[in-house]
Amino acid sequence: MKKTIAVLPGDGIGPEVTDAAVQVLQSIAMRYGHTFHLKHALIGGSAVDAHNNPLPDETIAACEASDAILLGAVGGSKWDQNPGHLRPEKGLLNIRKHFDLFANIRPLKAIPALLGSSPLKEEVAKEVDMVIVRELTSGLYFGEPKRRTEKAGVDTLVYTRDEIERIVDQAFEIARGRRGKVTSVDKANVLETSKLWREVVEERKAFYPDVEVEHMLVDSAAMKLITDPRAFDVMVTENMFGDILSDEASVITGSLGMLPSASVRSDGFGLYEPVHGSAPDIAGQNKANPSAAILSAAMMLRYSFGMHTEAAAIEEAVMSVLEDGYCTGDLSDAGKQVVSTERFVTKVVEELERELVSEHIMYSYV
Ligand SMILES: NC(=O)C1=CN([C@@H]2O[C@H](COP(=O)(O)OP(=O)(O)OC[C@H]3O[C@@H](n4cnc5c(N)ncnc54)[C@H](O)[C@@H]3O)[C@@H](O)[C@H]2O)C=CC1
Ligand SMILES: CC(C)CC(=O)C(=O)O
Ligand SMILES: [Mg+2]
Repeated sequence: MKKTIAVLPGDGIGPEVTDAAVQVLQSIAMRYGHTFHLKHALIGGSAVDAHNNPLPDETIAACEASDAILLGAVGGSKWDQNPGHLRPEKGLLNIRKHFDLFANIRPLKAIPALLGSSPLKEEVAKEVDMVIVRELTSGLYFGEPKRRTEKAGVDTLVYTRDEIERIVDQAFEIARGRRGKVTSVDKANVLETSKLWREVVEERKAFYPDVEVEHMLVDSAAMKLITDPRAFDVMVTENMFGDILSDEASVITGSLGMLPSASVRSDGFGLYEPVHGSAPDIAGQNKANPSAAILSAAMMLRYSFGMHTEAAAIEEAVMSVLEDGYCTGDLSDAGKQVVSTERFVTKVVEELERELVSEHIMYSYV
């Protein structure tokens, strides 16, 4: 297959982890006879520096001419004092909106080699297998008015019925292919948007009689995530709640550096990005965990290109390297050998080149 991929490294550790994912994609291309044409473009702070725009037209054009987008992360203190429209994060919000990538899918599955790094008891951590489905193009991050005076800051939370319906339907569809349970997370005891959200979930569940539905308030969902996340199969929630809960959930797998994500729209076009940010505290030090970015590339192969075997090969390779006792510094308490980002990705590529793909897929997301 021939595919064009827009690669947007961004800021901080973004370029390091994106480069790792690209190395893995190149190895997959060689091994399976694919051609991946990579178009690198700027986003975030690096784009502000070069073009005074966190999402330049050239970047949009490169993405529009591609079959999928692979993104690192944006942001850093260098741009913290910039006005809103020149903040790196604005580039990320704008690209999600521009391409109508309303569904952010964040799978979370126990990683056998990292059970010791989870804050949960091993017998709980080992059974975790859930997907967070986060609405991505509306809610508090986009609502207008949004403004700041010296004495006040204003953000606006708006959700329309249509916006809720399409993300809830996406969650129901995903649940159908899994254990058939949707937990809808809201704050319906306080927020009007959440009351509407809950109403829409109740309406849509009639179309999915095979799926069990429960409602949970976001504060107790946050508690449940770290006491017994085995209770969740598919969690669907609005933009900000999903943002916060998925970072919290990531530590169950051992580290924020392990969690991949897909930001997709209905026709399969998607942007694939690690859940973590630009990690300025470790940027440029060859310390970042590239797993989330590599596993995001695997999600891209599976969801946007239908390359299931190739995606599973990547996931297996990452798991094997961890099983062999190698990890990056964020996982050092697992009693493993801490290696650099570059060394870790070299190990993953070696694994891909060494192993024949097992017919029996031992580890696979969703
Ligand atoms: N998708 C994106 O581009 C996102 C961007 N951000 C931006 O990133 C910047 C930093 O934000 P933070 O709140 O510090 O969140 P962060 O996710 O960048 O980092 C939080 C902590 O996790 C660690 N960490 C994150 N990813 C890691 C990895 N792959 N390997 C090892 N350790 C990792 C960091 O070193 C840090 O201690 C801010 O400008 C923020 O706006 C934050 C979240 C998402
Ligand atoms: C710009 C932020 C909304 C990015 C973020 O934290 C995320 O998408 O997880
Ligand atoms: Mg986040």
